Amino acid sequence: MSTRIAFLKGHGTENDFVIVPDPENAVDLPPAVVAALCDRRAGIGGDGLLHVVRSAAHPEARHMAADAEWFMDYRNGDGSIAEMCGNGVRVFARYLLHAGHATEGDLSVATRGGVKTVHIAKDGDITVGMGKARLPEGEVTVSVGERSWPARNVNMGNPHAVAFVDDLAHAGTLYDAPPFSPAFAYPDGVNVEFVVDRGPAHVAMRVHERGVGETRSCGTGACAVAVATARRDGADPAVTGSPATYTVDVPGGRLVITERPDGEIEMTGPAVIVAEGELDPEWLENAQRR
Ligand SMILES: N[C@@H](CCC[C@H](N)C(=O)O)C(=O)O
Repeated sequence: MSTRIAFLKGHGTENDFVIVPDPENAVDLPPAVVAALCDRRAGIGGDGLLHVVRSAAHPEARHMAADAEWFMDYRNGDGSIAEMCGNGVRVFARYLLHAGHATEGDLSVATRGGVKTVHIAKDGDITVGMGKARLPEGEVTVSVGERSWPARNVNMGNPHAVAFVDDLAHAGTLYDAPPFSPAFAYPDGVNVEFVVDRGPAHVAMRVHERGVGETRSCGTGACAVAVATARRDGADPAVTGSPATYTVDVPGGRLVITERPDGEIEMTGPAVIVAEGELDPEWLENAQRR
């Protein structure tokens, strides 16, 4: 008899995920199966997949098991692996609460980007300690059609290129990844954010995500945008000695990001479980044969 595999669907500011609870790491999820699950027409549909595994049961997370019981094995919608997903970790925490694996308050989650502390508020938003940004040196130019902009490199565990533009429409359709130069700047690919000002300490962005395409939100991207905007505004907390808080509007909602003088970044936003069910075993077998 085929094993029944449970799934859930969730989102954080409309960055949506297929969630596969698999505490003992028994479900084989090669890239083709992840891509089939994330397919919006022939699968469940999602920008990415959150494989929920006990840290002790996953070779990439065993070393974090003493600090975090659960590992977020995050995959992009095309099946590729990424170091970190900021909206994903909030949805992951919401799932742990929903499944009775966590209670409101503080919770540690293991990710490929290290252990993250998540604060789950009663019926409210979820705050994640995202760690510190790295700002690799180097000039990068991002283009769309005839327009091009200098972009700031910000690494939030995963790579981002942040470009300030006059109008978000200038980013075009974003069906394809925006080209950048020099071509060797991001050997592992990059997430690209386009940013406009909305008011004091308030910006809006669009994003083209590595391994996905344009999404309605990107949590690590919003943090990268807040960090780049603080440097542009002369509000680098390490220099001013005061925290910098930015409201970042994304097409799917709003995230609030605070960077402290010690460089630690916190992101607050919503996380929602939409549905749950079971995968059809025949469908899964076909996806595994692809
Ligand atoms: N949507 C995510 C980022 C997911 C990973 C990204 N596509 C990458 O490949 O780095 C977020 O909310 O941070």
